[in-house]
Amino acid sequence: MTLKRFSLLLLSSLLISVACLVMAIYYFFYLPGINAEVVDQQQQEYILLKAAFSASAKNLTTLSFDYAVWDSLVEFVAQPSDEFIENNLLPNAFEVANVDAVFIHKADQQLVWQYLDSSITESASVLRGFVEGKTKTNTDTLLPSLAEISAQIASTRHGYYVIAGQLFYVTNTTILPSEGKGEIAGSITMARLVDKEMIDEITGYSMVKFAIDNMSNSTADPLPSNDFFSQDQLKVVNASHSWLIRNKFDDQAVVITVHHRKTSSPKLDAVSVVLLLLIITMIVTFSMMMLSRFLISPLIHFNNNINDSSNDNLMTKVPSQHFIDEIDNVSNSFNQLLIRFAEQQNYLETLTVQDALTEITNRRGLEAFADNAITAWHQQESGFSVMMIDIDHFKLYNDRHDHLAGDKALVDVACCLMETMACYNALVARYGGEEFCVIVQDDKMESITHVAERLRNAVESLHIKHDVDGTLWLTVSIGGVVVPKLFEHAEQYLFHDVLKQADKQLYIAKKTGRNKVVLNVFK
Ligand SMILES: Nc1nc2c(ncn2[C@@H]2O[C@H](COP(=O)(O)OP(=O)(O)OP(=O)(O)O)[C@@H](O)[C@H]2O)c(=O)[nH]1
Repeated sequence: MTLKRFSLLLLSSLLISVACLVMAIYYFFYLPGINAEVVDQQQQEYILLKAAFSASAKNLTTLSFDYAVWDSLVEFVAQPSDEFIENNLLPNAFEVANVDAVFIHKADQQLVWQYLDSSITESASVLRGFVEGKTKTNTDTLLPSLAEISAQIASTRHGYYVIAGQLFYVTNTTILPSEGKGEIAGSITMARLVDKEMIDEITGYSMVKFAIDNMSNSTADPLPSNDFFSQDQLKVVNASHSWLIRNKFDDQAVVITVHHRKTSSPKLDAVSVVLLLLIITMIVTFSMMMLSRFLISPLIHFNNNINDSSNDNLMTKVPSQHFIDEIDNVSNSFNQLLIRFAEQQNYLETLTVQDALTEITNRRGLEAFADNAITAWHQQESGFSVMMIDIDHFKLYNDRHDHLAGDKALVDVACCLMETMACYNALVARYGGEEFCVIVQDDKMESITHVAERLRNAVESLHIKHDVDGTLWLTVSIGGVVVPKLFEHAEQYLFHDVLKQADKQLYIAKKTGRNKVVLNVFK
């Protein structure tokens, strides 16, 4: 797999992983937390509403109790008088206290006095019948029973009732002297219609939006009971929560519905999802750019470099300054390796053009040098000279001494030739066996003759003992040609032709006595 493909794969897997991670965090951590918060807030609203209902009811209960323990009322129940009614049971006072109906009964459940607000005149008789237990549904009574009265059990009872299709909060308290000394005189019942005014009052207390729906006439399937006043725990988030309140005869009466402020847990919509994915993509792309810039690019660079060098033998160093230390180290190691590789390559190249025994240029190196000389000659830039140098009677030398001594003599002669030619623009090469070749960038017969004589002399002066043909020392014969710069149809001739003529001169030198120089002009 290529690095580019790998980085693409990495990018896509990163994108998918981060997206999955974000979704997992959203669904498993964020959403449940928010959900719990919303449930909690809805629970608060429910508790506030319940408290507001109680607070509103408490006013009526307290008022009813205040009247019930008022000694003057005890006397009034025993002996009703218009004067007491005119002075104390004022409709305005009940109106201000938001009381819609008041019934004062004697201990034997005889009605003594009643007050009915104009708003409930239609349901007034039903309400009274309900209180006294005379309605169709109400066989029981809200008044204290005769048994309770005779047992002198003081009581208060209150609750919500649907009466004539309207919801009332009704409270009943036994009337008895304030000191508690004396018999129960009767009971006072106060009723308040749960109307818009009261709903506004409860809403004002609780700041919670709610509705009360009358269910007494509903023909719909009965709803499961869930008591608004005693239930305490909300479990799930809903736009609204409803409670069915049944009356004391277990008929469904009203439904109280709280309309919650926060209606649902936040959900990811399409725009948010796109935005989220965009942000994730940007983050991941930025990370990938960093990764690519600081990690993948250097690796691609290395790879290209290695590919280039293997294609065309060109070795280039890679930049050694990187953001990541490890990449820096790899670069430095790579560059070091490159240097060692180049050194090795040079060494190997040298070996291919170097004679193993004498360590001077071999025939291959000679040919490369000769190519340059020939090219320059073909282009009439310069002439040159070639000398073939052959050790005299070397077979005999080997035979007299041994092969190793022959090797040493060869090395000494090579060194001597190199030293002698050191100050010339020339190449000394071992041509093969005991034969050497010298190419000099000079085409003047006089100077070449001088150079050749110097070479011959230098070898003889080595004084390598070799007593043959009347000489005491090892000698060389030199045959050579001078190739002038300007030569007609030079381009038709190759180095091989020059070499052949030099060889011919060497042959002459050998034949005519050895230890001598024979030169000629190339023709
Ligand atoms: N020791 C040694 N001898 C070599 C090497 N290369 C060639 N020779 C010997 O050089 C000798 C050359 O002998 P010939 O070609 O007969 O010529 P020569 O004896 O020098 O006689 P002339 O050239 O006519 O003077 C042979 O005996 C080769 O074995 C080498 O690398 N080391």
